[in-house]
Amino acid sequence: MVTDEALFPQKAARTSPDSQATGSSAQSGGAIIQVRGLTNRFGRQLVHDKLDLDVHRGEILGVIGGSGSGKSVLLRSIVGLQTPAAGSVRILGTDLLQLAPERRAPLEQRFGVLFQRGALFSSLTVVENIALPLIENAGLTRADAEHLAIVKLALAGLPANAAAKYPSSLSGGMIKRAGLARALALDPDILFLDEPTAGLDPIGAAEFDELILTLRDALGLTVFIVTHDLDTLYTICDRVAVLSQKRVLAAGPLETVEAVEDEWVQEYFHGPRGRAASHAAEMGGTMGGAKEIRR
Ligand SMILES: Nc1ncnc2c1ncn2[C@@H]1O[C@H](COP(=O)(O)OP(=O)(O)OP(=O)(O)O)[C@@H](O)[C@H]1O
Repeated sequence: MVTDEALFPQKAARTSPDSQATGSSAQSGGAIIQVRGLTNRFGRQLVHDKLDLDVHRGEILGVIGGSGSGKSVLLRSIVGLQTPAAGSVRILGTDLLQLAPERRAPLEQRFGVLFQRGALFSSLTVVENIALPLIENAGLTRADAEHLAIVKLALAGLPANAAAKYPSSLSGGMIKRAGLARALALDPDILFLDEPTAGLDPIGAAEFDELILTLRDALGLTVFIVTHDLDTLYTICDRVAVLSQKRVLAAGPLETVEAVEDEWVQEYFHGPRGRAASHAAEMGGTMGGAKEIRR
């Protein structure tokens, strides 16, 4: 029998969940990510101005906003790829940016990121891409890492014959799944997804959404999704955060956020595409589908 320990050696090795490195807020089941007073600028362009946001443990949070509102920069700030001009980001109770670079690795291994284009190494096969973090970060042998990579591949819904393929021979949907498998390689607590359904056809997008929901439930993940996809919001997100005017304009359940009196919010949710997604979700609910799967 394949045990949880065999599949997720790192998780098994964490004797006390959220011990010193993670602090009390994570332990209390409250905010697993706390962004406070975040300010980001590029030259004279102010992207975020004292932005605050909480991400709750176990939720799927959808982050939306107009093009250029700073969604990807927010994601990059949280995962430590963007150094803000001011403010703090506590993730699992620890301010990543306050840690010396050599002390960041254990915390960084507790979250996985799926970037827009998968960010796979083109010179490596799919299985080698997924095995790489297991070799480099978890110290597994190549053979063990590739065994575990096959499990992650299946978890992300890829057929076994995808393992030996190179990214260039994969479809867009398969690249997303391979990127997802790699993001899951180190058994993260938090999954960050940057526009995961962009470029997928509606069926592929719906399948990917359902996969994220299944993985969240099965693995107890917290999921932070930057998205433009209304169907994703209606079918899998527990809460939605709207970025506007350099801050989080509103954050809460979809029903609350879509009622916010703001021109962009109203057009987004109640324009033709918003109405269609809402209607589709309601139909899904009637038929035991989309709405049903939302918690
Ligand atoms: N490395 C960078 N250097 C300079 N400007 C940047 C950089 N990264 C982002 N920006 C600028 O910051 C702003 C926010 O970018 P970001 O990618 O976060 O927007 P977004 O909300 O994700 O947009 P979209 O929905 O179109 O992907 C944009 O005006 C962008 O041009």
